[in-house]
Amino acid sequence: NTPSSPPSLPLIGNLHQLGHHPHRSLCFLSHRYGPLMLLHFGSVPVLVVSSMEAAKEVLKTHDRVFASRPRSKIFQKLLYDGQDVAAAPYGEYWRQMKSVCVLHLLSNKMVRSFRNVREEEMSLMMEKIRKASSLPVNLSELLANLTNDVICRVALGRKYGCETDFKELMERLTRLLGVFSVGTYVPWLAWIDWIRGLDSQLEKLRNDVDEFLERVLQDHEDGDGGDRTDFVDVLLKIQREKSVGFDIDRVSIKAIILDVFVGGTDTSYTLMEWVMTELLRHPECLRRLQEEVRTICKGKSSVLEEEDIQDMNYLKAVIKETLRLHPPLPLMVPHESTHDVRLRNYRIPAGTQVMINAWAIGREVETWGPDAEEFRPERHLHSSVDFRGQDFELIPFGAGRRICPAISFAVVLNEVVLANLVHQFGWISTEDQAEVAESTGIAIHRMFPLYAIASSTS
Ligand code: HEM
Repeated sequence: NTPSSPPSLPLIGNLHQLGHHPHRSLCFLSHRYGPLMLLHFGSVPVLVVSSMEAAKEVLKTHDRVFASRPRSKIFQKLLYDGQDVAAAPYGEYWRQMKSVCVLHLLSNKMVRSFRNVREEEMSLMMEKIRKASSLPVNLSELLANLTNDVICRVALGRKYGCETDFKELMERLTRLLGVFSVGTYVPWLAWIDWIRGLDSQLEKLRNDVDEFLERVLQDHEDGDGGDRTDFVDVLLKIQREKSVGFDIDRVSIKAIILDVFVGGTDTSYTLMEWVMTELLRHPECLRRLQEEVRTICKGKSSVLEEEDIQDMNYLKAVIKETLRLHPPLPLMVPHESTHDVRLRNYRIPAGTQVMINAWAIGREVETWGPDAEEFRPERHLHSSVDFRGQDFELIPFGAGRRICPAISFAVVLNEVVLANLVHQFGWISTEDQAEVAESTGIAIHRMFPLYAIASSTS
């Protein structure tokens, strides 16, 4: 007994039904075939999960069975053969690396310790906006650069954003991680990847990334150590002092650092970009947020600090509502079952790939009501539903063992930047925001950058 499946074609299975925006196509198909659908991407069985109840069964009831990751040629090539955290198969190695992330890199104490980095970078961005006077600013670009600079300083100890080879490296990485590899799904057509140059591009990028990270590690090893505590320092110290009860080698260090860039940059800036898009589309929400921020800060004209934000309930509701409608990774990161399992009445064999459609779950009318498609932050003001993995109707960061380890890191950056953007400036949209096209790829941001005019409020 298997979940229902849309009709498929020989060889390619259901691949032709994914379109440019698989989260939308799969949501559409789930209305007809149900919240647990079985598709085939080439020869690979893929279970697609599209409701809160079904997600709870996968990520809570059977979390351990579904906690692995499928092997993907692109991820293996670019992420050190799965020696990172995000692409590592479920097992002891993954558990050790994730504990390093959770306890040593992304703990609340570490997140707090980078407060000056966030505030300095944010002030620089605010200055650029102020200098633009009343000319439209490319907010997408500013927010992407800000996120990149913060992550560079936190992970590597200094900014690399203005160096063209680093920028180009990151662009190639993001682009190739989103490319479809025929060989992963239809092994006997793997030669197509070779013919179209994908294999050689992956090989070249893998070497370039490794060379860059080697240089960064070497710089840290040659340095005086000082009182720097960026992620590379922390990882090298753990390696030197063998302080975590297992060995962590050089490749693992480079792989974890790469995860921070791959997992952290696009996702965080995408969220800020969607928040600003929704606020410009809904001036009444922008006004209400500005009122909240100004009331709580009582005429403070300087940069708002993180403790100013604690009681900003409407700001938190705006961020939640944006994560509900625009989860930056709408299909999260694929999972894979390691054992045969019974899910509802279906038998799901070991080795089934699982895609959880967080985008569809955030728009379920049964959970969110008839206005599920509308941006209405108020719905969160008197609700305890949160995005930290306990409430399966809102899972932009995933849930269970594979949950994102950087929720606090991402949220605090988003909160302080957004509070300051609306505190220091009034905003006017320069274009019609009614229909905003989405990009393609793994992280879904706007297809075209967001431009807006800022007017100083001081
Ligand atoms: C708004 C920002 C972010 C969003 C929406 C987000 C979302 C996610 C999601 C959906 C997953 C997959 C969960 C699953 O498979 O069940 C994930 C995993 C992960 N994220 Fe994030 N993320 C964000 C920011 C970050 C940042 C800033 C970092 C690093 C500093 C990061 C590092 C990771 C890592 C290492 C994993 C893999 C965890 C594992 O496989 O065990 N993320 N994230």
